[in-house]
Amino acid sequence: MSNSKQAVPETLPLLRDRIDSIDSQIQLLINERATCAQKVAEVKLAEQGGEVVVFYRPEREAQVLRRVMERNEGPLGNEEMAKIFRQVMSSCLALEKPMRIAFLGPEGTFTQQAALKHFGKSIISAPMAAIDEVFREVESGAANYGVVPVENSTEGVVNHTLDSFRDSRLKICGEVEERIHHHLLVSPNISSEDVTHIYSHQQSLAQCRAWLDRYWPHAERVAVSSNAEAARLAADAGRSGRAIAAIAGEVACELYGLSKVSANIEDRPDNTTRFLIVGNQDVPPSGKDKTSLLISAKNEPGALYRLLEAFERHGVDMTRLETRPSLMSRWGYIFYIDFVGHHLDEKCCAVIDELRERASEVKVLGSYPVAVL
Ligand SMILES: O=C(O)C(=O)C[C@]1(C(=O)O)C=C[C@@H](O)C=C1
Repeated sequence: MSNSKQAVPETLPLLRDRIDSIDSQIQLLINERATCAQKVAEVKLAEQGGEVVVFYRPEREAQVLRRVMERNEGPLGNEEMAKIFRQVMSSCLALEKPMRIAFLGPEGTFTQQAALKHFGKSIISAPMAAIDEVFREVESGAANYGVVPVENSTEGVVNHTLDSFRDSRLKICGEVEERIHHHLLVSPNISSEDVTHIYSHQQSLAQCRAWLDRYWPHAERVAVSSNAEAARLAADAGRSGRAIAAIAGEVACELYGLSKVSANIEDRPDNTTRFLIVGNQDVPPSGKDKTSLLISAKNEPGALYRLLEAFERHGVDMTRLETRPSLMSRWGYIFYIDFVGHHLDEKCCAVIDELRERASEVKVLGSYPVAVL
């Protein structure tokens, strides 16, 4: 019996031919998209009307990425697919205008990792030595945006970042969350069995304490200024044949050409840091936003209660409340409040108006899209 319609066997050469053909179509489409982005830049320039042209649009990027995830049917996962589009948009934005991004350095820190996650890889990196330098770099216009850590799920709030908002006119334009994974790294020419010293930032050594006690009880732990510095020292040591390991993240591993001895060695696998993107623009609503406020409260009984009551009455969901000394008066306080919604949303507007009547100062630090990736 003859079969009139024979299935074409899925051989390796045939499958690769099909991949080649799909790749050339994807490439054409990506360039078509890039040409569109170039035209968008021309329109933005033509419409500037004497204002500084804003090429980076966080609300639009969040909408694009959310849509990618919503329509994704697999087999690639939603996050994986969004990461690909994240990079495509990063390349398109760089074509419109290369973005210089200041972040808490040195090269290879988790803050740099967060910057790359948020903006993609097509950025000009500007590592800064301290959080206030990141703010200054953006305020002076030397960098377009800045990235700073604001809170960690195990270590709590980053006071330096909150305090920097007191005297800054910068706005929060975005947030990014990063699961902090630590790896044990050595230079590729070093055998892990020879390791005698393990370098890292004090906090990272603490976050991996139980793992180190269990697997490396005899190695000496050495605290250095940052994880990235630990990775640099391990790479340096490797060149002269000394067996020093570092605990650091993925970016530092790649940057210093180290090999992973063990991955994800943190004691708490949910260890997460939240970072903020600071810039000079007010971000329009994206449909799923958060707002951060700085409030100086009058020093009188029930002051905090009256502030919080407004959120409850208008049904606005507060997600964070931090208190810092105001420095203006002894025992005066500044409250940092995050809530769900955009400051232009009706009920958020109503809350902010009431807060203004009840507090001595209310500063909207920014409304920005809820982190997508
Ligand atoms: O829509 C825009 O305003 C664009 O510039 C295009 C685009 C994109 O590639 O999709 C690029 C950069 C912006 O940050 C947002 C989106």
